[in-house]
Amino acid sequence: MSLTVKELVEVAHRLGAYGYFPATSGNLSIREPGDTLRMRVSVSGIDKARLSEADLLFVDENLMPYEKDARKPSAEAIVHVHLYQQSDAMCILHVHTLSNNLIAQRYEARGSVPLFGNELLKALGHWEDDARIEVPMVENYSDLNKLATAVAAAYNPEVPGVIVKQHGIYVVGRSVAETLRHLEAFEFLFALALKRDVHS
Ligand SMILES: CSC[C@@H](O)[C@@H](O)C(=O)COP(=O)(O)O
Ligand SMILES: [Zn+2]
Repeated sequence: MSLTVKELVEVAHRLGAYGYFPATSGNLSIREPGDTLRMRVSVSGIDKARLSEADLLFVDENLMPYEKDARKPSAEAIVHVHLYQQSDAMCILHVHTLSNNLIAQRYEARGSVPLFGNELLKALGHWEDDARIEVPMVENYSDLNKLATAVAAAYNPEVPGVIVKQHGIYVVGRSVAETLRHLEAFEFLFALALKRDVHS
């Protein structure tokens, strides 16, 4: 098993232990190095908390398998393709959590989620004093081509994630470790903001 594939499988188990993959939701991928867009993406419909290397299918940018496998890649693999085309990401993690759903609801009218006032903004690449970012949000289109286009259009290179309302978050990074760090920081900051709002 290559190092990155092993890392991605370990990350899936770790996120599963946090309860970030309820009801078989979520998906994960890594991009193969090189100019041609090829990725390893999770099989559709399985419990990602129990992901194995064999559950990461080889697909190209047209979602055609380039290694024979009868199983279907993630229904949302098209979102991964568009995000890879729009960014320098090498890994994408998608999770449905209570915090990312609740924070999307809280800031529905604003259209983005403000994050500020915490050290963990540094884990998202923001080391400036008084760092403040807006996490973009898009509608949860059932047409997955439309969803993929909206997620890629909303992506801001300064903010490594896009929230889908009533659904979850897509998080990008240039390595598996960086993407995990981004995801954990987002989820911490969402939980903090929700508690802060309740008590303020
Ligand atoms: C099982 S409900 C969640 C799905 O509709 C989808 O949003 C999801 O995240 C998982 O889809 P999948 O095809 O398994 O990658
Ligand atoms: Zn999803």
